[in-house]
Amino acid sequence: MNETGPQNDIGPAPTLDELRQRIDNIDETIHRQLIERSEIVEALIAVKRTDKPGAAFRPGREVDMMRRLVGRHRGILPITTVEHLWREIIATFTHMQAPYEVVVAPGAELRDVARFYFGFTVDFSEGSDVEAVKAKVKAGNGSVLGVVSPDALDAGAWWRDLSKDGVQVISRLPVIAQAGRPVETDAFVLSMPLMDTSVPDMRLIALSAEGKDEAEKAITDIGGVVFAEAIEADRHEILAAMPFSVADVEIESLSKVEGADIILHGEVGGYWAPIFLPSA
Ligand SMILES: O=C(O)C(=O)C[C@]1(C(=O)O)C=C[C@@H](O)C=C1
Repeated sequence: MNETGPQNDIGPAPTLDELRQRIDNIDETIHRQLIERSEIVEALIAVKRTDKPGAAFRPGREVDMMRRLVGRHRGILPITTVEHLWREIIATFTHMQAPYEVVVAPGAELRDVARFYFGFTVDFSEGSDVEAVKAKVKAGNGSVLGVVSPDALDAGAWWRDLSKDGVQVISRLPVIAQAGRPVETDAFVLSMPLMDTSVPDMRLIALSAEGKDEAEKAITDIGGVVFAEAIEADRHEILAAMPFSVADVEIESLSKVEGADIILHGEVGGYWAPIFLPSA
C-alpha cells in the first residue's frame, strides 16, 4: 500500500507506509529499552536486598518519577495515558523484584483505580469490606497491598486502629489530580511498613473528639486537613492529614484544645501530595 497524504509547501506529505515505518521504529526503540530496563532488576534486588515479598515499594521515588514525567510532558498525548503506561511498568518491575498482590475494597470505581495503578501483572482480589481488606494486608505480612476509599461511609472509623495492626497508608491515588481524568476516585493504598526512608508530604493522624467544630477548627488552625469522619460511641472519629512541616508538639497540643476533648490515637501512615493539573 502506498497511500499519499496531501501536498504541502515543503514537498509531498509522507505516505502512510512512511508514517507506519516511523511508528515501527519508535515502537522498536521503546521495546528494546524496556528489555534493557528489565535487565536492571537483578541488580536492583541485590542492591536493595528486596528478596522478600513486598519489600520493593518506594512510593516516594515513584511520586518523584511522576513529577518529572509531568514536568517534561508536552503535546497532545493525554498525560494520564503516559502515567498509566508508567504505572504498568513500575508496578510490574516492583513485582519482578518481590511478588505482591492487591486486595481492593468493594466497588467498580475502586477496582478501576487499583488496576490503573497496579496493572494486570499483579494478582487481584476483592475484599468483602474494608475490614476484610485490612485483615488480608496484615496476614500477607508485606506481600499484600490494600486499596480502600478514605471516606468509606459504611466502614466507620476504619483508620483508627491501623497502627495497632502494623498496617499503614502508604500512598494516595490518583497521583495526578486532574478534573475529568479517567479513574478520578480518591483511594488510599494500605501496606505493612515498608523499607522506605523517604518522607511523605502529609502525615495521617487518627484522633477522636467530643466537640466536632472545635476539633475541626483546631486541626485547620495548625495547617491540617480533615480527611474523613465517623461517629462511634458518641465520639467524632477523625482522620486528619498534617503537612510534614507541622511539628509533633503542635499535633500533641490538639489534646489541650478547650471544648474539644481530643484524644490522639496516633499516626496511621502518610501520603505524597497529588500533582494538581488544570483539566485536560
Ligand atoms: O527505584 C527503585 O527502588 C526501584 O525498585 C525501581 C522502580 C521502577 O521500576 O522504576 C520500582 C519500584 C519502586 O517502587 C520504584 C521504582
